[in-house]
Amino acid sequence: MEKPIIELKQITKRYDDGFTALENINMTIEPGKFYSLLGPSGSGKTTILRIIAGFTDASEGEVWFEGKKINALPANQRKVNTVFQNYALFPHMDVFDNVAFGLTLKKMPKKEIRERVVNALKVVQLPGYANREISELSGGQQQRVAIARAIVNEPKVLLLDEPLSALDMKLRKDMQYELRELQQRLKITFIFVTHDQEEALAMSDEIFVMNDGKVLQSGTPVDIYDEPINHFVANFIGESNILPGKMVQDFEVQFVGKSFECADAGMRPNEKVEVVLRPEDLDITTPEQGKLVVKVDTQLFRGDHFEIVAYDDDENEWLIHSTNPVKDGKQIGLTFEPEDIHVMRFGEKETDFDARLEQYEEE
Ligand SMILES: Nc1ncnc2c1ncn2[C@@H]1O[C@H](COP(=O)(O)OP(=O)(O)OP(=O)(O)O)[C@@H](O)[C@H]1O
Repeated sequence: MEKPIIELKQITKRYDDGFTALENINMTIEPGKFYSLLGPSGSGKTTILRIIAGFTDASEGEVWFEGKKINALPANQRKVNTVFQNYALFPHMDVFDNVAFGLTLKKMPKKEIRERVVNALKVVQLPGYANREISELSGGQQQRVAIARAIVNEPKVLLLDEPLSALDMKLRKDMQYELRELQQRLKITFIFVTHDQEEALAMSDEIFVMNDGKVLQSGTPVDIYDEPINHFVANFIGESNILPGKMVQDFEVQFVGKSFECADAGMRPNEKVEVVLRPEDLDITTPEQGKLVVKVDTQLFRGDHFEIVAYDDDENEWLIHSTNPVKDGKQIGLTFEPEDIHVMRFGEKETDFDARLEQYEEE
């Protein structure tokens, strides 16, 4: 592991009205990586950015930057810059003055300011826009000006608070590529706040999934998608079939009244669990060949696949993705591989989960 650039150690934030917005947050941020804070509205994502930027103090805990504790360091002396959701551009200034603003405040020589601004506008692919008024720019262009204004200061860390939320779907997708590409080119650490799971999965090296002021799980997009730690993460990070079950013994789990081979081990015999099966991991076959039999209720065409809703005999709802349509009302069989079954403990904490994985890997 690289030396961390930022560490949050046991951060708790209580606002003046007594509301606890963050509880015991630990985060390790390595240089040059793209991190996302993913969670529903109110989960505390913005509060974390504000604490890192120095706009808000933590009630408890420590903020470290490059091996030094910086709780007391004022915002303007931290080597981080923030891009806000509404861009916070100055409408009465042109693009050049907006991007130059921070450098002008620092009283940098004019020539150097000009060089840096021109370069930053090149980086965000807006060369030649220096003299445009902000009101003459599209949403995506304004977004890029906001990013240029942040990177012109050459920060080591860029904090981005839902910077794409005001854009329409097409532009948003384009900007996702651009931002990711920009981050890889500049090798700045990005901490990106979003409540959009697809966006977080597509862009990040690592994701922190948050709810109610806590980090529920952290890891690479693939880790989190494939091994969600609990019901909330499984649901939030993509569409899932989540069923109650029982771990019969190592590598054998029971749900919907049947036993299945699975890839999980290390739990108590007969321990109650929840089982996740992703819609795209379910294959359709004949009822005779299926591990399960369900009856198709409805389906929607989603462009590159059909989303099928079906029910088993116990009235459990099943979501299935298929490249081929099936007839409504038809009985179909479902198959899946042992490793497609993701077993979660009830109320599991990340540390327990890590311990279980380690134990499993040692075996
Ligand atoms: N100044 C404040 N005083 C009291 N409570 C606050 C204050 N600022 C934020 N909160 C509360 O703290 C919680 C976390 O807010 P925060 O803005 O960090 O969430 P978020 O995950 O970024 O949400 P969103 O996606 O809606 O921006 C919310 O319940 C919010 O109402």
